[in-house]
Amino acid sequence: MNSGWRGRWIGWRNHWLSSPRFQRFAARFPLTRPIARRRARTLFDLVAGFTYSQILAACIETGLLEMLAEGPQDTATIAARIDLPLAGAERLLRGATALGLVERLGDGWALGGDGAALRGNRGIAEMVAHHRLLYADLADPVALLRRGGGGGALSGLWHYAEDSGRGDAASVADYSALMAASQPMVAAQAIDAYSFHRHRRLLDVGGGEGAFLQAVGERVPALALGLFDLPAVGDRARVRFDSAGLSTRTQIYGGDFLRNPLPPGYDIISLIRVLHDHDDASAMALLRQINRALSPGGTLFLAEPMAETRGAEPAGDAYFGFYLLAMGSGRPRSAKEIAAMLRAAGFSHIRHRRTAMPITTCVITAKSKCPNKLTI
Ligand SMILES: C[S@@+](CC[C@H](N)C(=O)[O-])C[C@H]1O[C@@H](n2cnc3c(N)ncnc32)[C@H](O)[C@@H]1O
Repeated sequence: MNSGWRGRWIGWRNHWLSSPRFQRFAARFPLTRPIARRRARTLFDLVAGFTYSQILAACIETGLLEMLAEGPQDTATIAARIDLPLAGAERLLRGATALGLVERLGDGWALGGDGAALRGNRGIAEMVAHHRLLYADLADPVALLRRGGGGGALSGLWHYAEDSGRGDAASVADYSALMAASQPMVAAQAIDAYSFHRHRRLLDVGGGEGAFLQAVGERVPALALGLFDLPAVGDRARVRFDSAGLSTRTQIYGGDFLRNPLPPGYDIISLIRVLHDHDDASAMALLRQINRALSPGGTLFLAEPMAETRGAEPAGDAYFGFYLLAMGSGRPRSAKEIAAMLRAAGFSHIRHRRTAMPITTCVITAKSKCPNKLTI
């Protein structure tokens, strides 16, 4: 491969960065020492990341963060309340303090800044709790890559969507509940990125338990709402809409979006964290379905974490890259790739819209193409 000047620069830089002599020099020389320490810390975080994640998992499983949210407490009280021996509690508290989840306060312990931020977002705690399945699958990442994904613990959660029976109430429950718990942080970002007020009828495809629709419906009271998902998931959404007092403005459609047509008559269709779950052929089929179902000039609103998003690469490319591999279908796509798929499916006016937290979600909107160029 002809690597050009950039390739030569990378080779020269890497030669020095991997040299123990240069590393010793950089750590001692006052001008390079801060850079050397920063790089060492980054490398250490990469090496130790799994341990950090497991300390976090222990904090959540024991209810430590919830308990400290009540107020500072001493080690003996904490140990008794989280049911750990004193030495175990002390070790967990020290580890959690090093990670910013807990903070020392005199002789006791208080909730740390990151612990407080995490508590404010129930979805993260749910994600952390179910990571037990992901970590089991990632115990041998090379084997996972070799077999092309799936076949492990995490794919069992999602299997209902791949099976021909498409899931009964019991098989859809865990994954649907997890999605609903993590939806508020996505909805907050997505809804702020676009004004739904200009629309009359919104259909959320793969809408899960309806958490996204409920959030948009509360923001835009005049919007009629529709949800399309597998029948057993739609039943769960019905319960949510009933208790939120939204059932009169909501229509639920149970079906398989790869086999059944989507209902017509909606001027906006949303696709939230759905496209990346599917391999390319299914994803294209879904986009074509949506284009057919939308009113002429109607809008597709697509939100999910995307690959190659500047500043959010660890989420789009590393985390979701391997998460979806373990799930056994789909892949994170860049905004450019999604735009190309949308064009191929017949969409136009494709716009990438800014969100405040691209690490949580990115948003793309597009218009269904229509011969008379009518836009809504
Ligand atoms: C990752 S979840 C996202 C749920 C929701 N949009 C959210 O962000 O919380 C994907 C959703 O697509 C639904 N789904 C997957 N395959 C489907 C299919 N073939 N037909 C209908 N719905 C499907 C799943 O049941 C699930 O609710």
